[in-house]
Amino acid sequence: MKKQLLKIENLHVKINENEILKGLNLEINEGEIHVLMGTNGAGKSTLVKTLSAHYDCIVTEGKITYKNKDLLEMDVATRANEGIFMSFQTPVEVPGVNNSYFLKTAINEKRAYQGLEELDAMEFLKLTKEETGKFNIDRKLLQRDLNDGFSGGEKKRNELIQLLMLKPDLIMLDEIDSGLDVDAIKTVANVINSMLDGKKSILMITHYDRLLELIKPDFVHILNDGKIAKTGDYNLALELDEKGYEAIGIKDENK
Ligand SMILES: Nc1ncnc2c1ncn2[C@@H]1O[C@H](COP(=O)(O)OP(=O)(O)OP(=O)(O)O)[C@@H](O)[C@H]1O
Repeated sequence: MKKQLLKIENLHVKINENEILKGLNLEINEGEIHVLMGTNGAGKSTLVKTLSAHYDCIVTEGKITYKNKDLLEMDVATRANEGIFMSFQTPVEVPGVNNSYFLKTAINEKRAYQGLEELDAMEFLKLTKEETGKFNIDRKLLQRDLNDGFSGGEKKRNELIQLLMLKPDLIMLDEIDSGLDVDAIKTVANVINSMLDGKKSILMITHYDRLLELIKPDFVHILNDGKIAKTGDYNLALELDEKGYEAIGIKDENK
């Protein structure tokens, strides 16, 4: 039997006094790939931001269980140390903070949490070479400041480096495929597929089926009116791509 990683029950979330999530339920088992689709503004990012403890998102009702613990009791650092990773739609630029230093610190914080020894500079370098080398990802980004002046695609590649190095258990990707060239989409798919070890789970937001063709999701969910309105498999994404939201019974709230 599959082991549960995340269970969201009756989740209500407000941003700036507006209720965005209105009783959402979702369960993710270890090793599963879940895709979240939905019209613009439906609340997809709000869900993953809530799971990452983003300060904008205020939980007013509901329960979230992660690794059999109450996720809402965990602060942002604990969530990261417990293996929750989020790749943002638009990663923030942090001038003055060296990318390599940032990543090494994040890895060592997680290692300390797990009772492991810190990686020194040489070990960190060796690990970076190994991990990025598998996918031909340019390491020069590590020498620059975090996302500072990175192109859209470079920001996404940097998220992949973080993913490979941090090896999280719950990988949340918010439109990691948007704005990427075809080769970069393949790299994203290869990295995602390489992370799948039967235990790590993925919750990814996308508007297109291009990446889904390469990663074969287990479930595709459509978020509408603050809840999961429909769940299917990869074929649901194909149907959506072909027919649009209204034809599959989902009201576009932007219209
Ligand atoms: N900081 C904020 N202040 C005010 N409203 C916000 C804020 N963040 C999000 N919202 C609103 O919450 C709603 C849900 O936004 P969210 O980003 O979760 O949608 P989404 O489904 O990810 O959309 P998209 O597909 O366009 O990325 C939108 O109406 C948005 O305007």
